[in-house]
Amino acid sequence: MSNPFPAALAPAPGRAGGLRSITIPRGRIEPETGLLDYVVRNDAHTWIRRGGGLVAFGEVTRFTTSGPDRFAEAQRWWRSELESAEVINGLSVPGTGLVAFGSFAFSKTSRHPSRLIVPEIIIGCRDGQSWLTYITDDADAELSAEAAEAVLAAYLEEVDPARAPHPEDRLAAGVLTEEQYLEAVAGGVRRIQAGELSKVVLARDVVAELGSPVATAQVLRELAVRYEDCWTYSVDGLIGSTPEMLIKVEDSTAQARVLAGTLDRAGAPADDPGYAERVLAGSAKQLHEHSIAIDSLTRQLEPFTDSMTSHSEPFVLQLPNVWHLASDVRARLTRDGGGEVPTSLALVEALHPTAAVCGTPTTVAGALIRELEHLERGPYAGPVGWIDAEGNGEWGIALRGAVIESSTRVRLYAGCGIVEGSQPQAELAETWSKFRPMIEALGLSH
Ligand SMILES: C=C(O[C@H]1C=CC=C(C(=O)O)[C@@H]1O)C(=O)O
Repeated sequence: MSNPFPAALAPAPGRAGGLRSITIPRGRIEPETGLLDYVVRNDAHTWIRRGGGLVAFGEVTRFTTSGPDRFAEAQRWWRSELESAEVINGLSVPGTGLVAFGSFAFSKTSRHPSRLIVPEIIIGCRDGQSWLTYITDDADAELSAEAAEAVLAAYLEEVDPARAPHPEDRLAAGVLTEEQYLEAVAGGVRRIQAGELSKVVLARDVVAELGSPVATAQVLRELAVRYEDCWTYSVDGLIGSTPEMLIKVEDSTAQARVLAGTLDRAGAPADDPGYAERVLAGSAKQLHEHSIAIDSLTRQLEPFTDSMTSHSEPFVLQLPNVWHLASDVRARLTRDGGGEVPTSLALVEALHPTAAVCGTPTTVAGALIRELEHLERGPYAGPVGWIDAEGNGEWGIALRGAVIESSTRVRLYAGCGIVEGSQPQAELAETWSKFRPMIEALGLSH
């Protein structure tokens, strides 16, 4: 694919030289451990699934922004960085060459900074084949395999220790108490019954107060091993393992995984193989909740595509903590007059927020979330992922995750889709099932 960012823009302010990068192939990585051997520093940026993906260290430059134009502004910045970049990359694989990791606030009214970060070194792996990308803005730096390996070796010299549970570790209430969350859900159901909207997603937080500093790398390794069907992310203090792919772009193909409809696996009968299928896929309430989410995604994606396929019925996705109703969507992206397809970030802008994390209609649901939730979602339920110079990228929805607020304070988030038939107690219980991956990876219990 040629450069999808053709417009010439001025170099990014405050930077003397442009970005320079070299990508070198590095042979096979063991599928069992994959990239996890590199997740040894708490400051790693990660995007990992089934041993493949990207692990990165350091930071060459970043862009921060907020507000309704945060996606467009981030795209403009990325484009301007690419305009002045020098890139040595013999591999035509998505995720090679220049890459920025990103995390965006859920809300256009949030003051939480959305960000794109260009790391200094990236180890990438796809189908067992790995590569190394070294990025610098030093005009005099040597771009060679030796230089890249030396930079990586320097990062790997300093690894962060694992952590044992501490007697003072505890889970504290977040902004809303459980009782207040029950009231919020009941309020949401009433508004749906009154005909104002058909679905709203209401979230809450809990806070992990730790007796010793959080071991982020250890948490990420545990999430990645346990939740191998999810995408384990870490971007600037936002960590988690999401089962939901907002949009993945590879050349002219886009893919999404839409989830809505949840069944807790804790307490499910072990000797009943048809249980999830019957209780989840057989529930009119869950199917209704799911159909709203899949409709919103396909409606927003459709204008960018020549063709689109998805399952006619959702399938049951089994994760260690829950079952979900899931639909995979695959689309061929439409080329514009110049032969370019939209970048992954352009699609993120068009798709976010989906009904899986906001509701339907979007504006009514967004206003009701602000009214009932009393929570600054920050990056929770916002897009998290990466983009490369071709516009390829993977952007998950930042679910089943947490924000590291300090070395001993981690805020966890979870939400539930509320529809007409929702029961507040059941939704509260569902939030606990969604907190569980992070609670366990942090070494806590509930
Ligand atoms: C909002 C969350 O999950 C969404 C994604 C999958 C299933 C959902 C549900 O069944 O309610 C939610 O829509 C969350 O994990 O915080």
